[in-house]
Amino acid sequence: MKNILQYFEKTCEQFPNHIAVANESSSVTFNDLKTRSQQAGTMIASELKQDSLPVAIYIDKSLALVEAMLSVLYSGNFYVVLDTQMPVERVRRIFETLQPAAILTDKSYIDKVESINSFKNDNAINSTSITEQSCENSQIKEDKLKTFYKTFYIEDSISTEIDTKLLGRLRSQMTERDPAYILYTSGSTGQPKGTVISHRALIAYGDWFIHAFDINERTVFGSQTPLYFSMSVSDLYASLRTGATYQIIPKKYFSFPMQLIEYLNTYKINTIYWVPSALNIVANWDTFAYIKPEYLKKVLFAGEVMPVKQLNYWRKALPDVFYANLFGPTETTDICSYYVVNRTFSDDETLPIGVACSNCDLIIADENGKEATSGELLVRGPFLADGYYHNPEKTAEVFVQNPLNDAYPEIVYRTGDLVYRGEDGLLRYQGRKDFQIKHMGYRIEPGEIEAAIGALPEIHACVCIYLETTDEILLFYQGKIKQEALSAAVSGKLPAYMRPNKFIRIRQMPYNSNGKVDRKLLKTNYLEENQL
Ligand SMILES: Nc1ncnc2c1ncn2[C@@H]1O[C@H](COP(=O)(O)OP(=O)(O)OP(=O)(O)O)[C@@H](O)[C@H]1O
Repeated sequence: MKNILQYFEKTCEQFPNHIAVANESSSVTFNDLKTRSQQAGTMIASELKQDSLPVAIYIDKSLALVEAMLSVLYSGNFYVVLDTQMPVERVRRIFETLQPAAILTDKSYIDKVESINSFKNDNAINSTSITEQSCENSQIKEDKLKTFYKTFYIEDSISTEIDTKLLGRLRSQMTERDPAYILYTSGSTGQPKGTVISHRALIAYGDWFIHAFDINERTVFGSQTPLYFSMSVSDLYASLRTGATYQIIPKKYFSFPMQLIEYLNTYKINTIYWVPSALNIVANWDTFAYIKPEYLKKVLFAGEVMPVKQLNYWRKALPDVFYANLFGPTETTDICSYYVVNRTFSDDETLPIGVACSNCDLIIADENGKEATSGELLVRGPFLADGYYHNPEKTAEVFVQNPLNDAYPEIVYRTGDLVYRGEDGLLRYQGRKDFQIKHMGYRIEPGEIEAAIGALPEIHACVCIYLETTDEILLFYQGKIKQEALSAAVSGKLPAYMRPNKFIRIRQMPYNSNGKVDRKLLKTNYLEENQL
């Protein structure tokens, strides 16, 4: 099969009445999801003159968002899900390179879409920008918007008749190399970059994920990650391909762990794939002393380091559950290596990131591009992205010829992540190349400092940040220990050159929109507060 819709339709044939996607208030069966997506797909395709173009989706995580994503694929185009909370300025920067053929949204975002649209015509229309006009009537607003980025409202498709002939023709033109979607990552430099994922990559990746974790029609996912984050691809598409249910967990529950576990029980959730920060909240509140998830069988996590202390809490409370640490960047669709936790680790050990996913080759290269047991991780295989959209320079920097093979052309992705292969053959993550610290003449990985300090019983979470300007190591931490006591405790655990220069106690770690600890924000806030 050459496109992801074929897999989805096969599921619809097998499990037409199974719940495909659900949230607290509603649910949709596979059959209805297909019908609705085809209706919206017809609406889009009959108005766009050309296909295989990017369509930006501006809808909150919901049943309608899944329907919108599929509808763009049905229309022969590829989608870009945007964070609706993203500042308009950032959307502007994304649209500069994306040049979407249309925006697909819902009517609650008419005003926001209007302000996004206003900048498109900043130069073209000088005096009559639509934001300056008073549009009392939303119908007038909608009509005016059509003169800017073409704007579709998902609700409008409800009465659309499916044009089977049109959709069939678009499907027959699709190839597996066509993009399915573009995913914008934050970009460590702050400049968003749009990772292009083809149908082929999405299919190859899903083949591995579904098989590795035995996902089937009895699986009920409790989904945490936003749909503009690469991790969401795993549980969403695994559901759409197998007949599993994709149960959306409202974001608010991740601040109330007891209610979160209650939610898992109410919807009989048996599989979760979350960022470690979300699992840590449950552990740090000692939630399992009060309530336990009754149906949970699989706990998968990725996106950042999972501290072993918190993992041990989960394993002790729920010893029969299957745990796996998944590792990878957006550029490999989601994951390129994984480790099934099959033994006990002590609190100050680091969890391996394991072995390569099937179909995928992992190479470790040293600074001279020679194969090594420790160095930068390079990835090769069919899950690789097709580079960054309209950004050939950035693409050429990291999608490079395999340095270990100059015999024939072969692209590898340079992850920028540092790893080493232990004697047990398993990979271990050492941190990002760009986070590495050079301090007092030593090369230090902040992750090592975090692992040592995070293992102390009083620490709930900690993040180590380096300030180049003052050559200082800062340790932000959340926990029941005063700075002086922590500083004394650390002296016995770390050599002098690795000891943080400052300990900064905070009430709550900040999280980014994906739910990971927000390191960038910690650093910028500190610099601002201290006027550095
Ligand atoms: N299991 C894991 N353990 C440790 N780190 C992980 C794990 N999984 C992912 N990571 C880290 O997350 C990175 C991938 O993150 P992602 O592709 O979501 O982009 P980001 O880092 O959030 O944003 P950006 O690349 O734009 O700065 C990996 O390169 C790695 O550094």
